[in-house]
Amino acid sequence: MLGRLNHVALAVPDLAAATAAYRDTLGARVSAPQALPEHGVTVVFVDVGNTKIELLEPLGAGSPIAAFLAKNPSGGMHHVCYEVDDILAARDSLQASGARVLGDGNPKTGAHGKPVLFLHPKDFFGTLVELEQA
Ligand SMILES: C[C@@H](C(=O)O)C(=O)SCCNC(=O)CCNC(=O)[C@H](O)C(C)(C)COP(=O)(O)OP(=O)(O)OC[C@H]1O[C@@H](n2cnc3c(N)ncnc32)[C@H](O)[C@@H]1OP(=O)(O)O
Ligand SMILES: [Co+2]
Repeated sequence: MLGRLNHVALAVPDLAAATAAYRDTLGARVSAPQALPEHGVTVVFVDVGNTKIELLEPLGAGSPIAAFLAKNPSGGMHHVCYEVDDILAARDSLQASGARVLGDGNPKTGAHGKPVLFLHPKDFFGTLVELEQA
């Protein structure tokens, strides 16, 4: 079921500062910021060649990363995103195994325009898992 690592996401309190640090201090190629109101975040992607780093800043009231940043005020690793060939088949098989799919169980369109789902961190050893249709 599990395919390639699509990205590792870091929640950050200040997206502009984090983007500048990756671009100017680390010398990485960074995307323009993209506001994703449906996900409650603004994202910047850092291209590191073999995968991507997704920088996440809260957007709007009730952002799903707000509580995480309250607990980790300087930021931290928020989730890993793996590709799957068939996201609905993956969801059904995971739910049958007892894993909790977050939200209403229906994929949303993610930052790359493809369907995504999230799995509860307590079911995967303390790491929030995102699945993205390949
Ligand atoms: C655009 C898209 C894309 O790439 O395409 C994205 O990535 S959007 C990225 C943003 N979207 C999402 O994250 C959507 C899915 N996430 C969610 O629904 C939420 O963030 C939850 C994962 C349910 C957590 O929500 P919230 O922090 O409000 O709940 P909570 O405080 O009750 O947390 C429940 C327990 O999980 C832990 N917990 C919370 N977030 C965690 C994380 N990211 N990694 C590891 N553990 C985490 C808390 O510390 C707590 O543990 P203790 O009980 O031990 O204290
Ligand atoms: Co993500």
